[in-house]
Amino acid sequence: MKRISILGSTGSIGTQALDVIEENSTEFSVSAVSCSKNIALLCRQIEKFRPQAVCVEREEDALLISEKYRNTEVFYGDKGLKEIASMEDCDMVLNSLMGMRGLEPTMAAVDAGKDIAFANKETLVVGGELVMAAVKRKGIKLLPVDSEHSAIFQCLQGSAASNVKRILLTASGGPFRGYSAEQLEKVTIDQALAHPNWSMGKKITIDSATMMNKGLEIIEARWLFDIPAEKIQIVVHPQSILHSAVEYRDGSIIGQMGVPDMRVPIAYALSYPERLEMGSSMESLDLFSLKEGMTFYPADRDVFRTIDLAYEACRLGGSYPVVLNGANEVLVEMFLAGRIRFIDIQNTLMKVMEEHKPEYRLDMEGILEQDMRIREKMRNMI
Ligand SMILES: NC(=O)C1=CN([C@@H]2O[C@H](COP(=O)(O)OP(=O)(O)OC[C@H]3O[C@@H](n4cnc5c(N)ncnc54)[C@H](OP(=O)(O)O)[C@@H]3O)[C@@H](O)[C@H]2O)C=CC1
Ligand SMILES: CC(=O)[C@@H](O)[C@H](O)COP(=O)(O)O
Ligand SMILES: [Mn+2]
Repeated sequence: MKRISILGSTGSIGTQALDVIEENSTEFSVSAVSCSKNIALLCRQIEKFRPQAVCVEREEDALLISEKYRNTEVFYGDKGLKEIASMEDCDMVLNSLMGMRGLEPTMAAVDAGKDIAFANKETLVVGGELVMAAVKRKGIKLLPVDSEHSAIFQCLQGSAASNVKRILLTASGGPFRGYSAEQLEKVTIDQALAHPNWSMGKKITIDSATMMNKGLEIIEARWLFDIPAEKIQIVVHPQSILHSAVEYRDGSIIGQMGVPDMRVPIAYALSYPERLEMGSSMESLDLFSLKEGMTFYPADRDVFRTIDLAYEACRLGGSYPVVLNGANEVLVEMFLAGRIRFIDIQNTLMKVMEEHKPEYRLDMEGILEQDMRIREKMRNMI
């Protein structure tokens, strides 16, 4: 039985992972669950899955949980996340945290020799070089959960990297596909949160609307598959049925398709190289029901400027991706709090990238320092 420790078990990915685990309870057990502030849901998860350890963000919540569940080890804060990422009674860590806060626990898991099912793209954006070097050194598996990266990983099975011509990274285009820059000036929070195909946490949903999600995914793919960003092409595919594809040097394109349901890539990462029986709860893709067919377009990079920013950050390296990500995390938070307009996200990101004085060869401390500085700058700027 594989023992899984889940960082961010109360979120969109975390809860869907627990659904997969519950359906396959002979294959998996839960070593640890964790959340930020959704204590009510965390308590229900503790009662159902009986983990050995839990982690919450605040000390006061940790005290409450310790009193309620006396046989459970309770941790809190960033240190606590590292504890449950490296605990002995665990074979695999699912990192479904939101944001670059996942970087340190990822490194803790790698250092402890744990395989990782990996959803937390911001971590690879800021620390891809560091994480992938450690993954290689320790010989652990870092298995992508992000739907496009799971698709690419599946398409690459059995092929040498030297055979790859390019990666076709699909994007739904988000709720504002086809909008002009003027139209983006007037969109509301509710409109931005209405993703056409996926139900996800708020931060990634806004990233999909600005297309920064695709930008982050370019950098994520660059590190996961050790491929230069120039060989990654964004393909807008509004139906989200083809989850991405790999073009080989002989002209073959191999893609991965399925209904847009995150339980599929989650299950693959948890069970790799096997496949789980998903049973009747998993809808089959009925190709005859695709009324609008499957369509493909280039991304509108004049309107969605985040895409070029991500290519540029990836090309320049050093602190650029850290700053792009940190600024974006703060800006999305501010947009969701009603403090800035939607268009201000990309406008501010362009300014931040232009003004940035880069540093190179960052270690963990350097990354955290750059992240802290940009967050401070953003808060002063707005
Ligand atoms: N949702 C999706 O379908 C997809 C998500 N991803 C990526 O997966 C990651 C998770 O996304 P998603 O599940 O949507 O996000 P959610 O916001 O739904 O969940 C985030 C999880 O992290 C916890 N968390 C947030 N902040 C902290 C903190 N400071 N300390 C400890 N725990 C914290 C949350 O706890 P609490 O509930 O208490 O706030 C929650 O459990 C992101 O990197 C996203 O880009 C990738 C592809 C698809
Ligand atoms: C489900 C998933 O992997 C998301 O990252 C999804 O891709 C978001 O949709 P967009 O393609 O609109 O960014
Ligand atoms: Mn994705």
